[in-house]
Amino acid sequence: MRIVADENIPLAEAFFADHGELVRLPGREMTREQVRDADILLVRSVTRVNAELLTGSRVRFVGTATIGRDHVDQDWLAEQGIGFASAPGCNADSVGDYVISTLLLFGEEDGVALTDRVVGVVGAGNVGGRLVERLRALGIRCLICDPPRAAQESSEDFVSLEALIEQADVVSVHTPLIKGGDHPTHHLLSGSHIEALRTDQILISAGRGDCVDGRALSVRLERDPDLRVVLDVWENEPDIDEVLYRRAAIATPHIAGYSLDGKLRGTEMLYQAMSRHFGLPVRKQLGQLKPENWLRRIAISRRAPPQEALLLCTRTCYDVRRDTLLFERYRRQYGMAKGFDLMRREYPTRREFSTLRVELKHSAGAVREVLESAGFAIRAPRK
Ligand SMILES: NC(=O)C1=CN([C@@H]2O[C@H](COP(=O)(O)OP(=O)(O)OC[C@H]3O[C@@H](n4cnc5c(N)ncnc54)[C@H](O)[C@@H]3O)[C@@H](O)[C@H]2O)C=CC1
Ligand SMILES: O=C(O)C(=O)[C@H](O)COP(=O)(O)O
Repeated sequence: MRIVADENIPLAEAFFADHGELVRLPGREMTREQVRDADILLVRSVTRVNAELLTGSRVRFVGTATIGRDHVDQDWLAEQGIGFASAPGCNADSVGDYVISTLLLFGEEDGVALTDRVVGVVGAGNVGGRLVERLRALGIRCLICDPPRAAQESSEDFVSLEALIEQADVVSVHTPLIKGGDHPTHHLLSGSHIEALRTDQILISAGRGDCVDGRALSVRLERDPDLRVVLDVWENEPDIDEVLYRRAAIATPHIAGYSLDGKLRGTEMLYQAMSRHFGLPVRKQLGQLKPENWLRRIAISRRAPPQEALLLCTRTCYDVRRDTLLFERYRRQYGMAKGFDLMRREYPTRREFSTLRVELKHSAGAVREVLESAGFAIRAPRK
């Protein structure tokens, strides 16, 4: 078989090369000619997979190593009898790490404890739902806006988007891009929602850029530069609006989910789905192939105040400021569109919180509770 894979899918050779010739290509420029002779196509979010790309090709299976599927015309694939798989949840916790790092950063800047801010999560699926679990475990009050879930679960846990904006201190958007149906998300955060934000609120957007009206946001920020927005996803990536970029408090090039762990999980999920599709045995497992952790463990004293311990472990694993500074360096050196994609391609190795083993000399206590809630792995003596 011939397998065409995006160059940013790690370990694709290790998982797939046994099944045929593997060709690596830059995803954003993949052409019809390049994929015509492929049997399997493995992409990321930057490749539009549709009739235009695949008509007349040999492709029988398409996999996207991402959670998002808005770049794939799934109806067309189904009509053509082409198998399809995505990687649900693969990097959900990495996005959570990004948000927690951001909350800690603003907490430190403002001298506000994490638990003193109410966090509103818009879209509570794998990413938002898991984030809410971690934040609640940390003692943070969370509000959830997720109308599709609210319709099914008849729980009082859900609020409207308007109520969430009114009551939350942080509005964190994690919806997929959905253009039709009962709950479309294109410009879900519309001009009027953006106007309703208070200056002391924080807006985080890490779902898809088109879920937030970028033009309205830029206009609001011009008038109200103290409003803090954290943008990981943008309209028109990679050639994003430079004015909005400058007005954002934190700007990153769609890397919230870019931990090595999240990416590798995505590759493994595609390998499993491809094996199922072609009736092949699943011989490989990520555990056998995963690269070593550079930073394996950290020891925390029992006297460390829990919030200090949390800050220390979070910074050790991931600091969102690094990515905002790095993005600015890439932008200056290469220009916006090229810098955006180059930083993603050369992204430094980042590991999920769960890979850092925190050694405690005591089995219980507030430090343990806080670190476990945030998602770190704890090693402590048995009680
Ligand atoms: N910035 C990044 O690096 C990453 C971004 N993503 C994006 O995050 C999105 C969400 O990921 P998951 O949570 O894993 O997806 P999911 O499919 O598990 O959950 C999506 C949730 O959004 C809800 N939803 C749908 N329409 C809504 C609406 N109109 N208002 C509020 N909620 C609505 C759904 O009911 C569902 O609970 C992905 O589709 C992807 O676009 C995912 C991973 C990394
Ligand atoms: O999983 C998703 O959905 C994402 O947004 C990815 O983390 C983004 O990665 P790329 O596919 O854009 O490399």
